[in-house]
Amino acid sequence: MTTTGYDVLRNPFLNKGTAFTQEERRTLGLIGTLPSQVQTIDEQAAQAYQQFQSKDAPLEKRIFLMNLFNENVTLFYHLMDQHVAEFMPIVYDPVVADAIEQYNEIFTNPQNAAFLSVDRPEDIKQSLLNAAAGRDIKLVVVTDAEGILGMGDWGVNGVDIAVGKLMVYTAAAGIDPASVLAISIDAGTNNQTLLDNPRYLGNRHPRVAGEDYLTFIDQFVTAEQALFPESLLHWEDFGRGNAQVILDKYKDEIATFNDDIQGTGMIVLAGIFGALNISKEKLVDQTFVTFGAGTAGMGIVNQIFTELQRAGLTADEARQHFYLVDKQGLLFDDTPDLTAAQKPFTRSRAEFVNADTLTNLADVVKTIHPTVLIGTSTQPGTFTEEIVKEMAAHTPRPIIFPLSNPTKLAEATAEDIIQWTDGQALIATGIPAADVTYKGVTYKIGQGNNALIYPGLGFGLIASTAKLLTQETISAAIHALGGLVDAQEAGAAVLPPVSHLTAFSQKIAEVTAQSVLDQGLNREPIADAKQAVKDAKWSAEY
Ligand SMILES: NC(=O)c1ccc[n+]([C@@H]2O[C@H](COP(=O)([O-])OP(=O)(O)OC[C@H]3O[C@@H](n4cnc5c(N)ncnc54)[C@H](O)[C@@H]3O)[C@@H](O)[C@H]2O)c1
Ligand SMILES: O=C(O)C[C@H](O)C(=O)O
Ligand SMILES: [Mn+2]
Repeated sequence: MTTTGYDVLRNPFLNKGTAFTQEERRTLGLIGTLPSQVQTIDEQAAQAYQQFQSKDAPLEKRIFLMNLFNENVTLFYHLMDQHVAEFMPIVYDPVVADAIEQYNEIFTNPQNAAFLSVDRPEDIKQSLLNAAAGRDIKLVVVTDAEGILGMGDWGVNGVDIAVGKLMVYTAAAGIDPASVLAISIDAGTNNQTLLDNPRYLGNRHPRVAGEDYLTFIDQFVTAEQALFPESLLHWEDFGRGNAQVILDKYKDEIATFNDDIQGTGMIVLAGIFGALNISKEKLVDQTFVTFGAGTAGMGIVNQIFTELQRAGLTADEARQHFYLVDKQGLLFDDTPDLTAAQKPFTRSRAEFVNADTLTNLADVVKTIHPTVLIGTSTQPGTFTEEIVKEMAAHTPRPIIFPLSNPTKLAEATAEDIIQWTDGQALIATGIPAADVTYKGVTYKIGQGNNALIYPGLGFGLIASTAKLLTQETISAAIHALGGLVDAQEAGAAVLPPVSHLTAFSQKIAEVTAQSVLDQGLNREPIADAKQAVKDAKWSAEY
């Protein structure tokens, strides 16, 4: 049955607003429901952009864009396509963090997400069906919001990160927005501020954990795969104790990936390749200190570890390149409370005369002399002038990536690092950073955010109907991105700019799809990877 009348105008996937032609208005029962003028999508976009620009506060800008998205998906993406670098920080990190913190106060619309309550496993299937509302779902982003960016537990509020990640998928790679579904798993929250907030919209009880939690996750995966058998399942911002466990359980069974572990590992390795292109050094000659050895930190370590072995090192040789620092200081084999992911990369106290003093980053940097320093610690300002200068004193082109998000949690700013290292550091930051002009050179700062790689990867997997995501495909996608920087230019960035996001996402998608075909992991017969990506691409036109 064709949708007609106000049901068309109220359906954001169908609505064209004033762009409905007279002919369409007649057939869809819209005569008399709209002003007479028929506008083009570009006229609508120009008007919307003018309104967007009239807002000052970033959160106001976001609310405006989300309202547009809720009314007319095609117009929203048409406009975003014209202003991708400007809109990314508004619909995604860092402003998404403000929206999450204020979710209950500014809530107006559930944004087509599915809300699954740990208290009602019997409703999982119906909830997914209702939220999908007959749409053919090819991509799911799910969060339980235990580790939202570096801000910790945000309960049901965290659904906005799933919505934001999906917006980036479409804006970057061209995934049909009608084929995606954001999911909140509301397992409760341990955030006392939320539990005490009378406006809190999620379950008002502590997080369900352990077996009960994993049983619910399993029920969810089973239902999701039964209803949407061709979908890619993307996990976002789960807690440190669950993220890897869940990934390990499903990664060899279904098309799935964890963005914080794998997406982050991929973008950081691509950024390191970009940096090494500029410094003309080799990966096997680097010494890595990772500050914050959690979900993202260990995803990064494991990705570099794999690449070092691809470059010819044995596993034991490769492990020698890493020094992990977490709350306890440098992680030794006898450090208490090690995670399963950390254990293989710990050091022995016997290696150091001063082992017992290696309890803070400054002393570790002084002792190890790393060439690469990566921050995924959630601890702002911890890459101090002293630490950065000490590092730069022992390596000509220090690679320094303060990656903690959002802005208020970054380990350092790009501007400070450029000054402290006299322009020698090769930097990537988690959130967008403005160019830094120092001693007459303009330094461009790469955004070391998984958003630069997961859309192309995910789209390539979907377009090629991939059954699984393998390490081989991950490596292929990393190399596709790492090869795109122009190392000649003075002040060049280690990663390509967000303004080129759609172009390089396309390239990553093609390489990903080709890798899937090469391994015979496609569900459907596909003759040509590039063509498959082209055919699957949605564009924001009526
Ligand atoms: N730029 C990106 O693409 C990207 C991707 C993923 C995560 N991140 C950021 O990385 C940060 C960590 O995310 P995560 O998912 O790994 O969280 P996580 O909780 O799994 O890991 C954080 C780790 O930091 C450690 N830590 C806390 N305080 C510390 C201290 N004082 N000193 C040293 N270590 C300390 C924790 O013990 C934990 O192991 C967040 O801010 C997140 O936004 C960035
Ligand atoms: O969401 C982001 O900006 C990147 C990353 O997934 C994170 O958790 O910080
Ligand atoms: Mn994340």
